[in-house]
Amino acid sequence: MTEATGPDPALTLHEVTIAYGAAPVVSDVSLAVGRGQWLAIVGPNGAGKSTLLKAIAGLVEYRGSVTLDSTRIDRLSPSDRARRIGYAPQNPALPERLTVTDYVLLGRTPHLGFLARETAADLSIVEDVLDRVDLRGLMGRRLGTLSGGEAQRAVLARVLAQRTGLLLLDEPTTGLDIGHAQTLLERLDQLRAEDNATVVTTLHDLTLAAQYADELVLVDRGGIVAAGKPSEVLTAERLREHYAAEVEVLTTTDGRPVVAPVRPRHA
Ligand SMILES: Nc1ncnc2c1ncn2[C@@H]1O[C@H](COP(=O)(O)OP(=O)(O)OP(=O)(O)O)[C@@H](O)[C@H]1O
Repeated sequence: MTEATGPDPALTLHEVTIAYGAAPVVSDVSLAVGRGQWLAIVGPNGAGKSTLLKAIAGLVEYRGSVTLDSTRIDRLSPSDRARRIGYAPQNPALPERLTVTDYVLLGRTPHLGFLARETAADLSIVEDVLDRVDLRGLMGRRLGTLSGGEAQRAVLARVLAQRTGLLLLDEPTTGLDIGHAQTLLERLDQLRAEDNATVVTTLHDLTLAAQYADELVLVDRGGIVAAGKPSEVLTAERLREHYAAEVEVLTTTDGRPVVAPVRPRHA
């Protein structure tokens, strides 16, 4: 079990087990994330990372408990859950004919009042997040005409517009070039700090994960095999064992690990 880094765990998973069929794909996972902290779930393909995020989002059934600010999430009404938890799936199906603005406005739906009409304040939040993800210039475009990276940023914008205290982002940088990936994570980090939001992402790019996350959990075959500070979790030996990858783990001047793949030596 990873200990919460802050004094106040916002999110706690206790012995969470998830099965789609007979065999569990996630077994007995326990972890805690402090309020305002950033946790990255890493691990090889099929390890159970997305499944874990879906359980926290309340989208798949599980055994065990998931608690947000002392409330079990399975006791939250769907509207309360949407006001408190933002979730961006890895490959969401997008309504092609919707404009970027109308799509991002959907993020405000859980906050709309009785008449369900968005206000100037909602529109202002949407414009702010579109600026943050660098999509202001495309606000009138239909989703079906966006590039893969632009669509990915629109998905993130919708979740950010929800302004929830917990953000669950499944591979938010997939399909983004290195500059857009970095900008997006920077802006996410700014929002996290401004709102004191708790962030849980899955991330395949271990170097980026190490630069932004306070803590990493490494998941393999449905269980946590290592947890802690990025420099503690990311060792060449562990990555060989769990990813079957040959890497060198270097260190930046500020002490964060950089995972560099190297070609295996053949005898
Ligand atoms: N709806 C489903 N029905 C049956 N099996 C599923 C379903 N969704 C996922 N699985 C299986 O559960 C396991 C974990 O999948 P999951 O998507 O959580 O992995 P992941 O760690 O996110 O992988 P990746 O890095 O490839 O995205 C995999 O073996 C996958 O095939």
